[in-house]
Amino acid sequence: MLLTLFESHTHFFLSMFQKMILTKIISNTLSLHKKQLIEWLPAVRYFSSPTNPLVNVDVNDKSGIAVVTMNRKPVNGLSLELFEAMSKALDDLENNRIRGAILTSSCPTVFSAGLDLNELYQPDKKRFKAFWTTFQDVWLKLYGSSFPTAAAINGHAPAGGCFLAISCEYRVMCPDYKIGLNETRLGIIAPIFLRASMRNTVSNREAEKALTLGTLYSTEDALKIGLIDEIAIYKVKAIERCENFLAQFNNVSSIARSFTKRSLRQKDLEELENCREEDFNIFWSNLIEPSVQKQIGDYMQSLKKK
Ligand SMILES: CCCC/C=C/CC(=O)SCCNC(=O)CCNC(=O)[C@H](O)C(C)(C)COP(=O)(O)OP(=O)(O)OC[C@H]1O[C@@H](n2cnc3c(N)ncnc32)[C@H](O)[C@@H]1OP(=O)(O)O
Repeated sequence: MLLTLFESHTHFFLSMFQKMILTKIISNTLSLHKKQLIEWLPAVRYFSSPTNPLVNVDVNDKSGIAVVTMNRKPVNGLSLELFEAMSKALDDLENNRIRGAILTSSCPTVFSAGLDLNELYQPDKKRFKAFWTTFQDVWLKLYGSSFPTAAAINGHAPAGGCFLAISCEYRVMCPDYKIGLNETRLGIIAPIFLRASMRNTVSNREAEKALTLGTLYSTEDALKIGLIDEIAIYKVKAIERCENFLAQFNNVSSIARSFTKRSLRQKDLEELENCREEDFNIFWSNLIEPSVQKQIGDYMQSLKKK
């Protein structure tokens, strides 16, 4: 009866906390070892995501791994709408107990060009608040996901693009592209959640240098400092390498893995949770400085003139 209950209410049993309590109750009732109980849990429920033109989610029924593809041409500029689509996709993945997710891009030479500069230039406060809040949501969901994550970086990944990649647990990048956090070059101060992701990826020393200088690294240099984990010759191979990374978790208890990840990232997540409004206010007041607006405007012009 308990098993029937589990199977018919898979969705309900998703939250780790609920699962922990149930594990305890059922293992006590049936005198089962925790490992046996995990094997009793229902098969992963895979789903086809409702179509959103901005984010495509493709779950492999066999491996249970989702490939999440950003699809906002020409450069996956991170707009409010793209963040909303990502936020929804991350909720769907979390609710469907996938085995892992790989973030990638449909643009042939760009993973993501970072925040859409149109959101930053001469911003409307109401829209920008929604934009920033959704951005925070995406980070909290991606960085704190219960499933393992990897990024197949199939093109340039400056600023917000790099940031999405370092919020995942593993990165495979194709050669001859640039990646890094060039915010200071635009006069933008790195928000706390960006600093947390960076410090979680490279050494404190490298994080400080990279963030203050706003360096964009070649694929090869990114590998040297540990900003990425592997180089793969093209996108299909990068996805394959990410799948290999995620497949390693098949032999690890998903509960033990996700709790361990959560406990390692908890401090960073709480840091933002506790100051979301303040984080917005700091970013907003820096953004609307006339000198910063001028720098962003000039930068947009320079990109158009290319
Ligand atoms: C908490 C974390 C983050 C906090 C703050 C983050 C700040 C940011 O993310 S600000 C954005 C910073 N991004 C960049 O500095 C990258 C700018 N773009 C590029 O360097 C290049 O576009 C590229 C290397 C990504 C790609 O080069 P490629 O030659 O293939 O394409 P382009 O001809 O340069 O661009 C095509 C088209 O797209 C427009 N565009 C490029 N980047 C952006 C962007 N970030 N936002 C909006 N639009 C962008 C570019 O102007 C071109 O437009 P046109 O076709 O109209 O000329």
